[in-house]
Amino acid sequence: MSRSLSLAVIPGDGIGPEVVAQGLKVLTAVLPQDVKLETTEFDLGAGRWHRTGETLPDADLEALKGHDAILLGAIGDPSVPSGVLERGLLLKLRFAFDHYVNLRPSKLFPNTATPLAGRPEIDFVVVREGTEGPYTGNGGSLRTGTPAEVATEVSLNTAYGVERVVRDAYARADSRPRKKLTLVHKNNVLVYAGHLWKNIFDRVGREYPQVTTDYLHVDAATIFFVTQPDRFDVIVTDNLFGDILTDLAAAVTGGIGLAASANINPDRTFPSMFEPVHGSAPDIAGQGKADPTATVLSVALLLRHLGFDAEAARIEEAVAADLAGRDGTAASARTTDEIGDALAVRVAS
Ligand SMILES: NC(=O)C1=CN([C@@H]2O[C@H](COP(=O)(O)OP(=O)(O)OC[C@H]3O[C@@H](n4cnc5c(N)ncnc54)[C@H](O)[C@@H]3O)[C@@H](O)[C@H]2O)C=CC1
Ligand SMILES: CC(C)CC(=O)C(=O)O
Ligand SMILES: [Mg+2]
Repeated sequence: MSRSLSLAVIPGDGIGPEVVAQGLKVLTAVLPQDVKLETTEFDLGAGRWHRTGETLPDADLEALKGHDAILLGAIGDPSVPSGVLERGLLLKLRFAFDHYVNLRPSKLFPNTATPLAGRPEIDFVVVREGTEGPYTGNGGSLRTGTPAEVATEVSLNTAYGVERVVRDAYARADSRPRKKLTLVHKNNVLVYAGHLWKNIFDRVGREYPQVTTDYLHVDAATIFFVTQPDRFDVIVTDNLFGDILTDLAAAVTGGIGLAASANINPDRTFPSMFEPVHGSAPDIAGQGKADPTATVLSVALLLRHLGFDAEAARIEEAVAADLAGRDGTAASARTTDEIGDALAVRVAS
C-alpha cells in the first residue's frame, strides 16, 4: 500500500527559505520510496505583506488546514514594523491551530561547541505553553506616542490551558528514563498566574507519583541552565519564559543553528507545525551562512509526529555524525547548502 505525506511549506523571511530548502532536501532523501510526498508552498511573510498588506488571510489558513503538517522557516523582516508578521502570521497560526504544546528539545551532541566548562550531559526538553501567556495581544496603549503613554500587555492564563499543557509535560516526563519534571515560573511575584500554574502542577502531579518534580523561579532557572543543565529532564513553563529559556538552552548546546521545535496540536484537530527555534536572522540572510541543522532536526520531529520513527532516527543519527565531524566550533566553514547536501547524503546511505 502506498502512503502519502501532504506537507504545507512556509519558507517565510530572511534565512527561512534557505534553511527550509535544506529541510526538504533531507526529508526527500530520507522518506521511503513508497511514500508520496506532496508539498504546497505558501507565500506568507514580508514579501506578501509588502505586495498585498496581508499577513495570514482566512483562505490561506483554510488551505493550510488540509495538510498533514506544516514546515516553517522563520518570520520577520526589518522592513516590516515589528510585531506585524510575528503576531499577524506566526502567532496567529499557533493560536488558530491550537498549538498548545511548543516542544523544544535540547541535547548537547558530542563535539559541538558549548560555552560551558566540563561539557555537562545536557538532554532535556522544554514544554512551552503555546497559546496563552503574554503573547495573546491582551493589552493596549493609551496616549500613544506622548510622554504620558501607558501600555499594558496582560498575561492570559486559563486553568484549562495550563492543565492541558501540564498534563502533556507529565506524560512526557513519565515516558523518559529519568522521569523528572520541573515547573518554571515566577510565583514569588506573579502570584495570580504563578499560583494557578503551581496548584495545577501539584494537583496533576498526584496522578504521577513516579515522576519526581521540582519548581524553580525563572531567574534561578537561568542560573541552572548554565551552571547545572544536567539537572533538567522535562521543563514545563509559560509562553514567554519558554521562549527566553529555549534561546538560552540553544546557546549552551551548540548554538541557535541547532535548536529544533515543534508546535503541536496533541488532539490532532489541526496540523502541527515544525520550525527551528531561531528567527529570520536578517544579519546573515542571503549569505549562505545559516546552519540548517535546526530545521533538519525539526523535520525529524515532524516525521516522529507522523509516525515515521525510523526515518526520524536516521536524521538524528545523521546530524550527530555530521556534528562529530565538525571542528568543535560553532562556526562551520561549509555553506547552508553544503550542510544540507551532507545530511541528505548521510540519511540516504
Ligand atoms: N519563529 C520565528 O519565525 C521567529 C522569528 N523571529 C523574528 O526574526 C527576526 C530576527 O530576530 P532576532 O531576534 O535577530 O533572532 P534570530 O534568531 O533571527 O537571530 C539571533 C542571532 O542568531 C543568529 N542565527 C539565527 N539562526 C541561525 C542559524 N540557523 N545559523 C546561524 N546563526 C543563526 C543570527 O544571525 C543572529 O545573530 C525578528 O523579526 C524576529 O521577530 C524571532 C524568533 C523566532
Ligand atoms: C517571534 C515570536 C513570535 C516567537 C519566538 O521568538 C519563538 O517562538 O521563539
Ligand atoms: Mg524565540
